[in-house]
Amino acid sequence: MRIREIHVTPVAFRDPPLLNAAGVHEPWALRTVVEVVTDEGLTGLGETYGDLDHLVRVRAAAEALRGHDVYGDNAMYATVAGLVGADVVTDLHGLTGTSSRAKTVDRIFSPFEVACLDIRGKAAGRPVVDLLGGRVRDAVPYSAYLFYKWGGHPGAPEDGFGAALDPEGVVEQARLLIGRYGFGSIKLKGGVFPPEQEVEAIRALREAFPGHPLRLDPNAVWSVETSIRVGRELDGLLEYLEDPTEGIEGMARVAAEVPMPLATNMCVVTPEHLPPALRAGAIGVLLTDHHYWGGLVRSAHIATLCATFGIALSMHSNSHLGISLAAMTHLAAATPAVTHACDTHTPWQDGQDVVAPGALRFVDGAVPVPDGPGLGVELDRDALAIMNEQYEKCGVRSRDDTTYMRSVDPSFSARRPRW
Ligand SMILES: O=C([O-])C(=O)C[C@H](O)[C@@H](O)C(=O)[O-]
Ligand SMILES: [Mg+2]
Repeated sequence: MRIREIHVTPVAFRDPPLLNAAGVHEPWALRTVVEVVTDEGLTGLGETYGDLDHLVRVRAAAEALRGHDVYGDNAMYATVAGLVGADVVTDLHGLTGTSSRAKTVDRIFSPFEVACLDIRGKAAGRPVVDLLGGRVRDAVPYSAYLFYKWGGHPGAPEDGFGAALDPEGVVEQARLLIGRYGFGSIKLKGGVFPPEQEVEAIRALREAFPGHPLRLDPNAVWSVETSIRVGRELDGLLEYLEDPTEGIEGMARVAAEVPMPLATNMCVVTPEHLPPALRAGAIGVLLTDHHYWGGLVRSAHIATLCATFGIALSMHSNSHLGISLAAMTHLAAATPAVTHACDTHTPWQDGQDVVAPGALRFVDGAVPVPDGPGLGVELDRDALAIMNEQYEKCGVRSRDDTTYMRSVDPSFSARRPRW
């Protein structure tokens, strides 16, 4: 079965003003939808970033992959790798760690690999989880992903989530998300306020939700010294502390001095980072993300390696739509080493999606693995057309939380470390 054509469609959807170490989310989040069509008339779906630099490369890869065998991952990977020179794609927000050629290749390859797995599943009449080794769980637990946030975008009315700028607001937001989705663990995106304030928010969450595992992720905005001090203050409160400081060496210095495991989606972002991180003892938990770890099969291989070396796994997420949620769910359902609830931004998309409703739902904070063949989700073509029109009109071409924040607060600096 060969690839006859590939459609690449950028989309934009509304995003609330979520605060992070880089600034604040713009009113529109971007993604790219990839549809691979075979000579036998089967279609597979993939989803990836929407930033213009990346989109241009995904379009070039789509051209180059025409005619490939949909079972030929290695040949497709080599073709994509052949398109990437030394000029790597760098995120303007810097929240997913360093850029490299390997990471750029993996990011471009990922949506095509997912789409081909969707096709292979449809051809075999089996869900993708079965192509990844079969399910070890029927539903994948996700965490309530809390953000400090403004009540609405500047000049716009308050959104349905309201403001969360202090411990009370954070607890209220947790109640809202847990009430709607039933999440059984909680992650707070930190790096926004001085660490003492974020520690207070964690204490308030612990009091309000005594049985929920908690995590805090300041996206490497603390120095090593601050991370050690704050990590010790948080003793007994966190299941893990995510990326308190920058780099493998810094993380290793912190890991040696704090009581809880450190997690990362910033200092270990490609396979070449694993050996030095393991040698240094820098991390106890890796947040994989198939969007930048080269798709589902490569992510599963990394998971096996991590398990061998005693590294636990969770999953990282950026603003995304249902194709990504389906892919994440199949992968986590087939991966025994994913022992922590995964991150998802789904609640913040508030029902906006490019997939038809029904296949994906949350039950007690977990997404049951879709039953249908392949990813088990169908593209909603009307929604895709509307979101593509939004992309054309919205004016955002690359996610840039820092410039947006500076348009509101010109004194804002995204420097690391800040505290
Ligand atoms: O765990 C993380 O570092 C992230 O999820 C990075 C994201 O970009 C998040 O900070 C966001 O959406 O603002
Ligand atoms: Mg993180």
